[in-house]
Amino acid sequence: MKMTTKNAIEAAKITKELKNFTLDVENFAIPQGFATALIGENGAGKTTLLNILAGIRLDYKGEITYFGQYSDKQRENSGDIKNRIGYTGPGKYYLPQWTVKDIEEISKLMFDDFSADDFHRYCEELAIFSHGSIDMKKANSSFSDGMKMKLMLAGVMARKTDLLLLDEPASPLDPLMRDKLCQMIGEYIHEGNGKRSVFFSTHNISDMENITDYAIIMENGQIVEQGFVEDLKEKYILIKGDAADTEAAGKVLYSMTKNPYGFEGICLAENIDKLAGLNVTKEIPTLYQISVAVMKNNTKIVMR
Ligand SMILES: Nc1ncnc2c1ncn2[C@@H]1O[C@H](COP(=O)(O)OP(=O)(O)OP(=O)(O)O)[C@@H](O)[C@H]1O
Repeated sequence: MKMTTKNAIEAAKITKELKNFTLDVENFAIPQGFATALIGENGAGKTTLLNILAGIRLDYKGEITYFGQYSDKQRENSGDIKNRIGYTGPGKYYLPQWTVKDIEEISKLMFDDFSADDFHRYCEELAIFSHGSIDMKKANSSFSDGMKMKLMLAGVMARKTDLLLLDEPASPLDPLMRDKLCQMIGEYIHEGNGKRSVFFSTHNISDMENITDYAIIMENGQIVEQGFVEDLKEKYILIKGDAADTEAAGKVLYSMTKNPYGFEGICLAENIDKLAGLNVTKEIPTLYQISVAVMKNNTKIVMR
């Protein structure tokens, strides 16, 4: 286990009742100085939780502490704390009619440390303008979904923050830009010298794995697994075996997928001895494989 004594966010007993859905999160923490991925199936509650943490949704019960000392109420009442937190999400954060120039001017007014130079640099880096020059009069509504996300990322990266809350940043991006996003998150954390943290939700687990330090997996409004990825990779072991051992292994494995040649599955490390005598190979799983196994074990959907 990595040693960390500080958390960017600590949350306790967060609940929110919605029509046909209840968010019910006991305790969790987002470690400071790391990139944390929020993973879970459609409707698990990732956006609801991120909106609560970002202060977009205020109608919930529970306690949230930011940077080890500030409550959510203090966050709402203090421009200084809000300035330290950046958010991007799928909602209409920038109004459609806002031009790039409007976004720059409004960001300058809203956030003390917004740098127009950095905004331009990130616009260039994220290839928002294909021919090298920035069209400041271009309206947000004329951008593609990927471009809108890149514009939001440029806006948030141009501020001096300590915590980024990013709801599905990779989803609308092409593979090249997902790679760029990972690089930007990695640099953001590295340049923060242990003080900056990123919390992002994603369905693109494989694309984001190389920058994910800590993972939180949600199902049906609850957190069902969390930990540093390196610890999860010791807790869960990838097992492959022949068809002849499928039935015996199936009684031990945490999750299993059959294929024409045999099976592949995840075994909890504490149960590995129970596979003794079977002809199986053991490998370190990817975060994607761990996440799918945990989601399969906790989903309410009937898997066939
Ligand atoms: N304003 C709302 N009113 C009623 N129900 C809502 C509202 N917003 C979200 N929900 C419900 O809450 C549940 C969780 O939604 P949420 O958007 O948090 O999930 P998610 O994990 O982000 O899903 P996805 O991966 O599909 O984006 C869903 O069942 C959704 O229908």
